[in-house]
Amino acid sequence: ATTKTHIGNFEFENCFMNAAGVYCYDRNELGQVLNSQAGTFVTKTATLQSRSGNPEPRYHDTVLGSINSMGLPNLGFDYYLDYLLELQKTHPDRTFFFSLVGMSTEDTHALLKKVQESDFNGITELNLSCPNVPGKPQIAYDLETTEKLLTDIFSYFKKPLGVKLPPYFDIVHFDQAATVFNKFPLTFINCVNSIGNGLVIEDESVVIKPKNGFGGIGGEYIKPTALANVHAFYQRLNPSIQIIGTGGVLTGQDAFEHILCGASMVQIGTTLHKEGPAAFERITNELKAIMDKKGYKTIEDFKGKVKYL
Ligand SMILES: C=Cc1c(C(=O)O)[nH]c(=O)[nH]c1=O
Repeated sequence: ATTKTHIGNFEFENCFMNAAGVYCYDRNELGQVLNSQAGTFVTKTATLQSRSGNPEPRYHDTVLGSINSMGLPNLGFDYYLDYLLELQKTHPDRTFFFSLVGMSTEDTHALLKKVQESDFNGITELNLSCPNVPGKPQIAYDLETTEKLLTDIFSYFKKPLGVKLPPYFDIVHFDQAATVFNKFPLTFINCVNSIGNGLVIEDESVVIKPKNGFGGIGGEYIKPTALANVHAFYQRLNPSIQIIGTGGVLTGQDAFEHILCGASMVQIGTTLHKEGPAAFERITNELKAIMDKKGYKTIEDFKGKVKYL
């Protein structure tokens, strides 16, 4: 079996990559994913200026997953663009993802105009779902603002673009959100970002410092929500808009389920943070073993084919 995939017009040798925020802060971390079994990588979400982020401790692993309120720490747009342009010369046969978002609508347009005018020839992931910047709501929970933003963006942005979405929890919201996304030539949507503003307590205390301990939840806790979002949008979106599945992937079986729900690429966050880039080889081998046992040669053989009762 092969776990290769495509997103838009780009081919990837493997359908696994990191989730933005994990193993992607600098050249060292990105280089480790580049040289792993992952098919590609996405950068830490970049803002116009570098950011130190929220006070520490701001990330905490638990038995079933993780909680984080990083606060968008990153080295700034130019750092990641320089690295991506360098890789276009040293690895011309590979395609990478550039995650970004502005701290304001104006900044978002400034960032995307810089991408449009640059030599970057990969895929841009616009983060519409950061839950951890105090005072900033998750953009994609405001569908009117999201539609206006995407309308303005597509008036000038002509390179491949996808959006990173928060989880939705209401069927009517799946309907409303899909109606908005179907209006635009999106290359993909990525479901899901962490489940915003959970709270983890150990003994008598919260476990992270920012926001009185409130933070985005990842890991085993969120797989049912992630699978539901992947499949809900798979059922509703124009087939030209592909889906990246993120959330709760610990094993090949978890990845198999994301693809059954309609994912064309699978991102790994909490598991990658806990296990390191070796997780890509383990999970890829586990998925291949499942496919071999079931007689599936490529992921297209079972993508979106989850059975109903
Ligand atoms: C980019 C900010 C995000 C962050 C963060 O930097 O706090 N954490 C997440 O779980 N998801 C995000 O989208």
